[in-house]
Amino acid sequence: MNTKYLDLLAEKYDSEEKVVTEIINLESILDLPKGTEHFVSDLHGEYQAFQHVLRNGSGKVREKINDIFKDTLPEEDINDFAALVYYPEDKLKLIKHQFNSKQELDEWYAEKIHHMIHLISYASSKYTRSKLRKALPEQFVYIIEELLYKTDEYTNKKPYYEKIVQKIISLGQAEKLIIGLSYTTQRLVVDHLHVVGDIYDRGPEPDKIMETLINYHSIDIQWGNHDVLWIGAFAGSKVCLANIIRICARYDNLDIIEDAYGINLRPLLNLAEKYYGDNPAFRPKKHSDQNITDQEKLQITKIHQAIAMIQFKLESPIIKRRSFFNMEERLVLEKTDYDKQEITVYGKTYPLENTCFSTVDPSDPAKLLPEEEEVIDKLLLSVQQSEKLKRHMNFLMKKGSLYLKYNGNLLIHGCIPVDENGDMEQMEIEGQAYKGRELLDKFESYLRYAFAHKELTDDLATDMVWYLWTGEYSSLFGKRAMTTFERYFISDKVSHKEEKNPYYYLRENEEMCRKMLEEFELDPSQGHIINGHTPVKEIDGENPIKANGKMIVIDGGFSKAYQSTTGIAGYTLLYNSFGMQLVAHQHFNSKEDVVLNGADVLSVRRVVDKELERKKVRETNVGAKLQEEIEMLNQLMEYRYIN
Ligand SMILES: O=P(O)(O)OC[C@H]1O[C@](O)(COP(=O)(O)O)[C@@H](O)[C@@H]1O
Ligand SMILES: [Mn+2]
Repeated sequence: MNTKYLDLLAEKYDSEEKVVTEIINLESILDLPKGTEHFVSDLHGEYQAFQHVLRNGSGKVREKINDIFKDTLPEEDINDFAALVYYPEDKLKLIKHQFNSKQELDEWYAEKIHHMIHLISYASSKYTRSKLRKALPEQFVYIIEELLYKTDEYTNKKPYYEKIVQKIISLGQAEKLIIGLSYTTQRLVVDHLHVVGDIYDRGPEPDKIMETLINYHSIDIQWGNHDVLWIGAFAGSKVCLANIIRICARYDNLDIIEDAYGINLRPLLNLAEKYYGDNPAFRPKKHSDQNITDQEKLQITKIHQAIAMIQFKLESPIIKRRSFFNMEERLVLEKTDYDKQEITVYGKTYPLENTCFSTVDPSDPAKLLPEEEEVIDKLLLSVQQSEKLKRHMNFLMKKGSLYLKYNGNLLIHGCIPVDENGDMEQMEIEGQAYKGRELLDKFESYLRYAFAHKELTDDLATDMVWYLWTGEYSSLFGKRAMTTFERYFISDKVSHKEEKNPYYYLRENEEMCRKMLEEFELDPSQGHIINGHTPVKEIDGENPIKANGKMIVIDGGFSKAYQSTTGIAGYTLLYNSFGMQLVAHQHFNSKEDVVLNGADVLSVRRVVDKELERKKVRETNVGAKLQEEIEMLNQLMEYRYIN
């Protein structure tokens, strides 16, 4: 027994009574129903839509409101009340001016406070008082507890209750309290959030999503290929950096780089202005909600070409120095015939169009011009100096991992690379072969090393981060090759195809999923694999619940750019003590629409798994930790206080 540890523990629990109280407290938590886990993925910078899903707990807030008020309130009032709980500040601002007198407004405040207390009391029924206290707005803890507990006990406490509420209103605190209670409700409805990858790219506000996640009460992240690309850029990989800027240009999101993260794009713009003109293949993708002038469009088109060419050039030396990446086929600049303007890839020759090779020397095509080199070096410096990016990347590292085992399930953004027979694919790294879980662990250790050594830009670890973005056996990418070059310069769509790892069809098979769960030492009869990454095309009849419920794919397309292929606006998953439910979200219009019209996005639920018995905290990851704590406290009891 570690007596040193027990001595330390005894400082905190310095009496027999304290130890006993804590043991009883922890024991009682173990018997409570497990908290609700909320799974989201592929947020792709869509802050507004993500906010909505988070604020309504994928429909859970609405469900609780309905449970309580459906028989007493008309639907319109329920809509209004739900909107207030989701967006309290905005709703309050809007509603305040709709009353004829102060008295009317005060009555409205009193009613809403009453409803919210009722809602919180209901939503917190499966938590201990101490946990609820932590979720309450700090400045109102005492008052809310008074309202929650004392008034419940005796009916004749009604006047007391009303007096407190009146006092709050007359002291001008009603709005603050309503706002606080709304956020408490949101927090109570979801105990823990899992983000199964791809926070970054395509959408406009990944930085705001990161801020939200940083402030979230309980969270973990499984990195997506796009997140790893950003981590790579910050960790010193110039090719990752070129990629993130290229994608931002492509989606007209350079504001993220310049304004959100304060990275100076001027040197890149100067280079772009010098070498590039208009080019239809590089014009930014259209956004319905953004209007840009022709001049801005032209500027982005030029930047887009400049950074894409830098990217292609930077890929070449990595492919050459890491032959085990097995990416020779991606030496596209070398494979191009500059006279004929054609390329031969995977044994087929294609004509090239919309080319922009003015900085390419055909005798040494991957050589960066000194100006290009200077630009990418300056960009890297600027990226690594961005305080905000540093904070966001540190958070991704702290809360993130390549995969996660949580409450018996395996969470992973992309795949576990396998061959057509379902055997784990092997990859040889530095003379040693890795596969399955070991391969993923190896990848993660390289990524962490690269992040810890940002000054190294060409070492193996940094190159491996790029491999995670685009390599055949990357668990995040999971396709034979990324055909970015072909997508820009070849019109024949056959060349654009990115062949997927067999995992993506084998995962339909229950036996296969069981085997993979076993590979990760999880119980195949209990566990599920939860994936993001590949948009589920509900429109074509694809089912996100696969392999007899063992496999759940929750990439439904938060990303607006992908909604036309999926036919919905994203999936999320809820896992509470009663089981697992998949939620399919309809297109999210805007926060304004919800606040103004109470137009909540309808979500459709599908049961994935039903627990035979309500699952308790005792059976969860958290429960295991609590049991360890109880064990230590029992030891302390024996060591210090018994005899
Ligand atoms: O839709 P775009 O911008 O052309 O991006 C396509 C690229 O994105 C990828 O699908 C990777 O992104 P996802 O992880 O979101 O799928 C690549 O495989 C592909 O080359
Ligand atoms: Mn992805």
